[in-house]
Amino acid sequence: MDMIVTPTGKLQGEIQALSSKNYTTRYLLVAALAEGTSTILYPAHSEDSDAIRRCIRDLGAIIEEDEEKIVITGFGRHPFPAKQLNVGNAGAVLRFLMSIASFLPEVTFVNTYPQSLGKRPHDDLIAALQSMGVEVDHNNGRLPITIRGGKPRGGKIQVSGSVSSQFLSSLLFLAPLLDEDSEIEVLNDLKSKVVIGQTLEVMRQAGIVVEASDDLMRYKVPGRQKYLAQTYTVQGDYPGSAAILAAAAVTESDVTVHRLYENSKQGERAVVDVLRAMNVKLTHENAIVHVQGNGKLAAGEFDGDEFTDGVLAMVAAAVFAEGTSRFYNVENLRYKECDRITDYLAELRKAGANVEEKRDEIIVHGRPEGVEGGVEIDAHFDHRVIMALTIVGLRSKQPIRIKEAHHVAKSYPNFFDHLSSLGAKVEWVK
Ligand SMILES: O=C(O)C1=C[C@@H](OP(=O)(O)O)[C@@H](O)[C@H](O)C1
Ligand SMILES: C=C(OP(=O)(O)O)C(=O)O
Repeated sequence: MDMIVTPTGKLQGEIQALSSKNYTTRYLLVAALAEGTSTILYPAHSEDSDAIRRCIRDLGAIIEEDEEKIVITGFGRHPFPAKQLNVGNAGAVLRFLMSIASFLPEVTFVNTYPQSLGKRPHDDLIAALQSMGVEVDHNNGRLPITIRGGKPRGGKIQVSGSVSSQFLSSLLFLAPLLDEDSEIEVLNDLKSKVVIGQTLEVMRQAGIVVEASDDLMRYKVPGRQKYLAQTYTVQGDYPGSAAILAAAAVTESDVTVHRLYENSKQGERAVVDVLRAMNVKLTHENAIVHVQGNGKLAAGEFDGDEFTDGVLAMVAAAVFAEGTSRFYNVENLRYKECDRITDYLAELRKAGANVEEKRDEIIVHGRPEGVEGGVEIDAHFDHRVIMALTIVGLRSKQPIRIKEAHHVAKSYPNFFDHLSSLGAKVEWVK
């Protein structure tokens, strides 16, 4: 399905933020790793959250759900020996489950998105698992991946953090279930470091003891621990909401988004400060962000690694700012659903934006007068590209058509319904 985005001058109204993707993934995982019955309130509903539900069910978790909650009886450290797992296009789900799969004799993660997740590298996690005595067959570090495990060893574990924090998170979730105590050391840099805060928070909520150095590069995790069955409440999602807030920032608007907690550990909480730094009029109190946009934005310079999943939406806002903006420290955007630098900027240029790239930077020469539009956009299977180009389309001179925009459902199936309820002119076409 394609989406036609027609220029829209005004947005107005209130929405409830979607539920957090990253917390939903983590709570479902720790609930599956517990032996009792856990309840997760307000889980996200999206293709990625369906992917982890499907896989943990295949691994033996018993799941019941209604509108508001999921009740899960976990399998502890004894997953059912599934032969195949299909994680869809969900990178975090794949990486987290690769470690858990090391308890199984043989399981294959299949490649159902050869043009997206199928291109993403997992070498650093594969190397760490191999050092723990797990056999891994792979296609040059990519899917399909077969894990032959049984009894993964703890002890000293090293993992590179220069491509993705998900490799470290994955090993952290596994380590407490091992027979030995573990010491995990992160080699090279650690990108998306803030996300590790969410991993540690969730592990501790599940009763796990884990010691982390202040710089998050070294960990001590005692083995033979048990994840406790608990009740968890999923908070609102900043990365998805970032696109709504950016849409409000580039239009005349009066938009309120609820359920965005000020003290959240989501790095993308920083998008509120980014927009403020771009002179967008907004308030953030009592978990409510209220934007009163006038379409005027100022350029700025930002460390994008602090809000990795919010960068594309902030770049889209910067397309209409007065002056030149710079988003630096963003190289690992190249290893996401598409190359979120080269592929994304190609689509922005089609729409009329003036953008440049470096290996680890996005530079935007703002066009406050608006961009031309009137083009077809390739979504590159990337929900965040779809949301970002929608923001641009709202302020183009001519409508834009986003091909295969249904991939927005990876994280935010209601994105266009939410925008439409705020007055955006968006229409699905076959
Ligand atoms: O741990 C997680 O749940 C995630 C970590 C981040 O990935 P990287 O660590 O690869 O940047 C983020 O982009 C992704 O959407 C979710
Ligand atoms: C990169 C993302 O997800 P994942 O790595 O889980 O596929 C994302 O949600 O933007």
